[in-house]
Amino acid sequence: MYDNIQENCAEGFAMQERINGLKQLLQAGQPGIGIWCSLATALTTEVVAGAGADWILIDGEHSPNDLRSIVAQLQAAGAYPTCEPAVRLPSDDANLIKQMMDGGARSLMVPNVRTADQARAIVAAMSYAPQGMRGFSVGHRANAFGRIKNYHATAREQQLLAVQIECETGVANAAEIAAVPGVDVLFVGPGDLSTNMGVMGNPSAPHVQAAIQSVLDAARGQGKAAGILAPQQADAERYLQAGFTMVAVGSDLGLLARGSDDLVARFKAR
Ligand SMILES: O=C(O)C(=O)C[C@H](O)[C@@H](O)CO
Repeated sequence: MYDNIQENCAEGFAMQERINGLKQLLQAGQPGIGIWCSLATALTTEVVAGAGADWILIDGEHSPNDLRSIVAQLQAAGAYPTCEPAVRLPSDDANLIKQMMDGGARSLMVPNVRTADQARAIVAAMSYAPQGMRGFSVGHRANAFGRIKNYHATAREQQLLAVQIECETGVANAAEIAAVPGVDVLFVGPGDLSTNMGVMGNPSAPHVQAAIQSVLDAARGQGKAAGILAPQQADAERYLQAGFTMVAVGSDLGLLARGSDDLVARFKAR
């Protein structure tokens, strides 16, 4: 017993990486209900992470976020370990992927993925050699500053990659993209997809709905999950019923903006 204590003291306190509950849900075909976080502050993200959702999305594409603000939100969300904080990167840049992952982001969303080769490059950027080319650092927030002893060997197990399908090329290649090892979710970006299909911001258009269905079919055909952002309850329920499982059902921005609009309107004519 004394030797163990001595050994542990010598090695420092050893930890295990937390299980990615969202990845478990999606791999079991179960829905994961999420909330989009666009307000780019640790406080608002902490408020949302405490709501009981299965995941949140910290948006690095359309929100005034940078590496530091995203790490601060990851720290804030850490108070609620049953809520997985996914981070959307602004692009598929391998260096950004490295920085975000070292900062503790292990569930990533990458916008506008169009080909299987692009998806393979993203998976490689998330993976250490020999599977990939993620730069090695001995200690960072991702491995609890060196306290998760086996992190580098097991990191891939808890990683989740959601690639966004947001244009007709991505839709056409969706099955090939879904087949790429390491891709876990085909995530539809309804705003960009409808815009790129000629009906800006209108994913309800029949030809866009057909494209969304084909992405769902492609994902499920490869045994992968499909996801979407659906801030209208009726849409979210319909997509969940259809088989989407990674579904964002609202956003901090929408809740605050519409909620404050409605509150003022109850007391003041606009
Ligand atoms: O294309 C989309 O829609 C998305 O990817 C989601 C938006 O970018 C999100 O910021 C809500 O507008």
